[in-house]
Amino acid sequence: MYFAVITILPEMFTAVSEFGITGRAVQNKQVTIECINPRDFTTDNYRRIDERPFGGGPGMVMMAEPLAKAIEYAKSQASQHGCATDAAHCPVIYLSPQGGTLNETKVMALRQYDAMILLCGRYEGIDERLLQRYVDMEISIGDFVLTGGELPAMVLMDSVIRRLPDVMGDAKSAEQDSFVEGLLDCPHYTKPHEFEGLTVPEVLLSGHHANIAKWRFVEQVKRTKQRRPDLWQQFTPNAEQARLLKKVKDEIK
Ligand SMILES: COc1ccccc1CNc1ccc(C(N)=O)cn1
Repeated sequence: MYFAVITILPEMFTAVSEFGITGRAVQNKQVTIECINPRDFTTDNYRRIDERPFGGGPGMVMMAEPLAKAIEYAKSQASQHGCATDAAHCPVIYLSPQGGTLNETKVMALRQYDAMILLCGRYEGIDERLLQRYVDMEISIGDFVLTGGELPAMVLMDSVIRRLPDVMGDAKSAEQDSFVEGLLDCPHYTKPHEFEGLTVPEVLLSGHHANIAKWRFVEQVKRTKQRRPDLWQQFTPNAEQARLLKKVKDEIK
């Protein structure tokens, strides 16, 4: 997958492109991340990308023209990578508090694209006319305001990359088991057996895989009910899960 990131702080993106599972995906060429700085598309000597807002008020607004040129360049780069650059194949996504909130469903949907262009705002935001003309989708990572769209862009990239085929190996296959979607995760334990007087639930040491899967599912259900009743409300068990829920219904009260 090809990610073009429009940002005035490209150095930030080494956090995704050079470390961890996302860094390895870039190294393995499963993912390409190209940062494009709108300052490179300015024409004045000061390389201006922001100006005072019309109508007055605090702060600065990012100007439309340098961003428009940067987006056009990103589209030409995406097509160089063999990606179709219409909105259906390569959406321009603006990270902003005004967007629809990112969740696992949206992450799974984003995997369908060959490429995406992520637009990172700073200051008070971006000239509305740029958004009107160029932005296909506005996404928020939550109801809070940050100093820029770069961290949300990295959160989005991380969540999509980890879900690409062949990126997560065995961990992904573990995630594939049928109990995960829509429930919080179960507790995890590893060595040593005892930590500050605390031990490990016996079932996890039993080697009895069916009982271990059942225990994990019950823990996921209990946690989801306790911590996120809203998620529990939406949870629609599949046949296997419904069968198991019936069997354990007194355990999960
Ligand atoms: C004042 O900042 C802005 C104002 C308008 C747009 C973008 C920004 C950049 N900041 C962002 C971006 C995204 C999120 C999010 N919740 O996804 C939070 N903050």
